[in-house]
Amino acid sequence: MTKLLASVTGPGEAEAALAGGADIIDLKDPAQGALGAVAPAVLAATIEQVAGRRPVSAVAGDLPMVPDVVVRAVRERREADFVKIGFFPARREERLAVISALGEIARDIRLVAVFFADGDPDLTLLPDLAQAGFHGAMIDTIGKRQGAGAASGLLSALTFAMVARFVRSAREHGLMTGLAGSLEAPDVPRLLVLEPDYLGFRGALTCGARSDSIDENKVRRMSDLIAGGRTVLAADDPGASAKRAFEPMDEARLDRIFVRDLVLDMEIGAYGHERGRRQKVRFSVDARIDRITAQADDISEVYSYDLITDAIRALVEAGHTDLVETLALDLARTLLRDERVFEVTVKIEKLELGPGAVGIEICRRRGDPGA
Ligand SMILES: O=C[C@H](O)COP(=O)(O)O
Repeated sequence: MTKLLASVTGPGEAEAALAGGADIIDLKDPAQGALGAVAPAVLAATIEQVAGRRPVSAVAGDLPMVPDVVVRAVRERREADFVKIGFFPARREERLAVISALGEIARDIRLVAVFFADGDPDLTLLPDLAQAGFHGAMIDTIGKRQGAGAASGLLSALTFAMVARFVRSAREHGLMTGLAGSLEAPDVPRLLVLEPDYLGFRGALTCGARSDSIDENKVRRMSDLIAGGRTVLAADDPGASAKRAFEPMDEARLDRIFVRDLVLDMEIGAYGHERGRRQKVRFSVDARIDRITAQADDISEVYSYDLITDAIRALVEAGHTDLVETLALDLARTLLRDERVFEVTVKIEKLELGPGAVGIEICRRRGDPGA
């Protein structure tokens, strides 16, 4: 169950975040940067205000990767349930020195490493974090969205496949996983597919700029969106594909959402000459989904084509595939894991093997054997 982390500036905003349904109260001063810290006194007052109703986390600050400086800042915030430490751009050895210095206190203080999508996120450090006793790892962004029209945020700075790799790898190392970075409502269903432990927000919870106050209603809407968006059928549930099985009579209440002619470079093919190089492959997907009603302005109710392109990109970046057939089946299965999808048609064409395209088209319905 993915939780909502709300970054607040102190006791007043913490109360608004709690009233709106936030699961984790995170202390941060947005005026001081991406991981600007609040003073220890503000942390203490907020812990008192929250009074155990929810866990409280605190950021250590926008600090240089200097072990003594980071350790001191973390110790000063030891009363928090979690302390978040930013791994800002630095040489690998400098980051490793910070991890190693924090290992001493990781037994007493639950530490969360924060990587930055736009700040050289070195995911090869995840095993070192786990080894040192860190509790969790998350990805955020240093740059924040500057108003309407500016494309930014986690999924602009990193591909969906890289974010997926981060979540998978952090989880494999036993770390709690979090995602943040100017997240907006449409990002939520896309990221929930990855089942992170929490999604973190600040900007989207205010009525305007990131420096404005947290708005209880905005928190509630985001909390509802996260709660309502848990529609992924468990991969390890043997009955999952049979759930809400497709009935012919359902036709009338289905709509079609599609991605057409998405061309990507990928490693594919069983021949030797197809290995170790990328070739152009065209993807077209039609998905039959729950009928969209006139009232459906709630993002959690609507299946987005972003979910299809994310799934395609994640498979493409997962590495070499021998057969287009396997790729098509994997994609169909992934898409049918969402309970709003009843049927998918997947067409995959290799574009560089001859004068024309060669490939496969498959159609699978929920409940089909092997789907
Ligand atoms: O830890 C989460 C961050 O405070 C997210 O802030 P943001 O949504 O403004 O990027």
